[in-house]
Amino acid sequence: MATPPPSGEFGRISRYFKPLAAGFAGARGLRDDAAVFGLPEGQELVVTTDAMVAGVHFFPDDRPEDIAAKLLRCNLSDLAAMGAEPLAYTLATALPRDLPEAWLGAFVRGLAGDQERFGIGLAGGDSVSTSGPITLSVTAFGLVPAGRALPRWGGQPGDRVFVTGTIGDAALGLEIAYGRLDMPDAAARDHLLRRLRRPDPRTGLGPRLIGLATGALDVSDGLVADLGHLCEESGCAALLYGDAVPLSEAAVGAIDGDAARLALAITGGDDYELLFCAPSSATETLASLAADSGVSITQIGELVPGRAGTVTVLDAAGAPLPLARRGWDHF
Ligand SMILES: Nc1ncnc2c1ncn2[C@@H]1O[C@H](COP(=O)(O)OP(=O)(O)O)[C@@H](O)[C@H]1O
Ligand SMILES: Cc1ncc(C[n+]2csc(CCOP(=O)(O)OP(=O)(O)O)c2C)c(N)n1
Ligand SMILES: [Mg+2]
Ligand SMILES: [Mg+2]
Ligand SMILES: [Mg+2]
Repeated sequence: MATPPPSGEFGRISRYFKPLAAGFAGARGLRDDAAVFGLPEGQELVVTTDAMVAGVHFFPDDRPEDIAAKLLRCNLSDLAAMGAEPLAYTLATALPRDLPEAWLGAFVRGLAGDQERFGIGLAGGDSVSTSGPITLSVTAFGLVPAGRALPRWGGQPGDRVFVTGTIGDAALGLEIAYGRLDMPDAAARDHLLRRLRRPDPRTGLGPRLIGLATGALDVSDGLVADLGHLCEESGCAALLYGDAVPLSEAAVGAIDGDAARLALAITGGDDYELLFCAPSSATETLASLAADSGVSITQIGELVPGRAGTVTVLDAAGAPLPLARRGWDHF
């Protein structure tokens, strides 16, 4: 019997998506109506969804490989924020009919690279056409020891506030992409743009925060806004030391002492770093965890009693720093 050449919706699924699902048995080869998989004893399933829309989360002419990486990594960052190990993901694509086939090939290559890198497999998905912009959604599944998922609401006054990696690179990268920030230093410019397009989800660190962090989330909307979310759920307030926020060398160069750019760095979002609180007794263990993992962990503030969700940003002199906004809000 002759095999028909791959074309149309099902040809695309066979050609592009089946290879991505080959390593995950629960995907049933993308031949069934749904995926089926069991969980190891003593583990719970962590489920998160994040969607991305051209023009909102990325530029329509960004490289499809980068769009794929960002899509997966945003979701992996949420798994890390829960303390979960990546397991599998589903993918929904809404693509314009006239999108070149090569776009899909490159997008799938981006997914394949990150599947390998982060140890995650495709479990299934859906393919539809749209008359609007490219719209993509991933649901990621992760595993966490039963009852140990990191909540946003465990913080208490007296806890210290920590963040991984560096903050503000992506927001400054977005300024460059929009042509609002000129960076003559090519290496610094590339670093900021890379952090915007291919964030570094802290999948190695997240699970190791179980037993240390009392509350955790990842920074997507902006450091100040997301600290506000942590505080809201924990029923307390926070002080954020502006001059303690870890900045990359490239970000320091881009900010160049400008208060508005520093404000952008701590409110611009797209960081995909972990923000968490822990009692002071955890400080030494966190330092060795950082040394071990090669990802920095910096104390940037503390939780204090006060109206739930209030974040006061202090400058180097300890004076409150006024901010026009705390972070990204879709509406
Ligand atoms: N359309 C929706 N339907 C159901 N739950 C949603 C929806 N949008 C957001 N949520 C839930 O609201 C919470 C906050 O969402 P969000 O700010 O997007 O979290 P994150 O920044 O970690 O992705 C999450 O628990 C998320 O699952
Ligand atoms: C073209 C473009 N414009 C603006 C942004 C900035 N931006 C868009 S959405 C967003 C917040 C994070 O996205 P969201 O959908 O809120 O993710 P979640 O908080 O659910 O993880 C940011 C900072 C961008 N990344 N690309
Ligand atoms: Mg979300
Ligand atoms: Mg999150
Ligand atoms: Mg958001």
